[in-house]
Amino acid sequence: MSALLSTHGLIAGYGDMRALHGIDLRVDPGETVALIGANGAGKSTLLRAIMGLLPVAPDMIRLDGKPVGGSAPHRMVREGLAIVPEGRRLFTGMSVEENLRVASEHAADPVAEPWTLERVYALFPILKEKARISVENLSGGQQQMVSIGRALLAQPRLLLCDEISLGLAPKVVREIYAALPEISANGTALVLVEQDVGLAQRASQRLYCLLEGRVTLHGQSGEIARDAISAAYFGASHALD
Ligand SMILES: Nc1ncnc2c1ncn2[C@@H]1O[C@H](COP(=O)(O)OP(=O)(O)OP(=O)(O)O)[C@@H](O)[C@H]1O
Repeated sequence: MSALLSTHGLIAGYGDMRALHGIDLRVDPGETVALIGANGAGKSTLLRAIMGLLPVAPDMIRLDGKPVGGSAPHRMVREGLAIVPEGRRLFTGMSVEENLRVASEHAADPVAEPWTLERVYALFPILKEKARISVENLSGGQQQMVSIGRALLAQPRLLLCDEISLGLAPKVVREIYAALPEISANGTALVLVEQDVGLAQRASQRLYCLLEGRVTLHGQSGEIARDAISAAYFGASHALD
């Protein structure tokens, strides 16, 4: 199968500070890939670089085999990418429904069945009840649902999710993760940045581990042993016995 998205020796950073030192990653159409690694490993930077939020060379990122590195974020959205950013970044002072509608204006061509407000409400029924409420009055979990719904209304072929479980109660995390198979069933590929390694393994088909801006492990999520993950996550010298 040819990759939907691939990165090739991807280098990115902030000013003089290089955060990624040559990342090779592949995401196939419709698959779920988890991205794990300690704080500061470069996971968010990788998502930002893919999304066009950091300058990178064209050949370092390919979409459908075509070089797209460094394209403007709005162009990446048109090409079928969307991001659920760290910290959710909702528009405060606007209602749930207004936040959701924002994305529709710049949407890509739908992969399969288009996402509509009604479909997002079916996925997260609480959002329908809160449709007219200003987003700052929602719980963290509900805000995360709005952020995911907003990204879905951009009709992504590839949805990049940055720590969607962060700071949420286990019950809410389960509720949000339970929605992911339905998103995949629509043909959307997912990249999940996730701190909870067990959750990352269960929710994905393949997994990449980053350490200090490099890939230290990748493979089929169900086949990677825990000690291999520990070694890749912390560095071999810190591996668990
Ligand atoms: N806006 C920024 N300006 C300068 N340096 C940054 C910026 N954002 C991240 N960094 C640095 O880039 C490196 C990678 O950070 P990044 O946020 O990508 O890691 P991460 O794996 O997503 O970690 P976390 O789980 O803490 O979000 C770190 O050294 C971090 O300090």
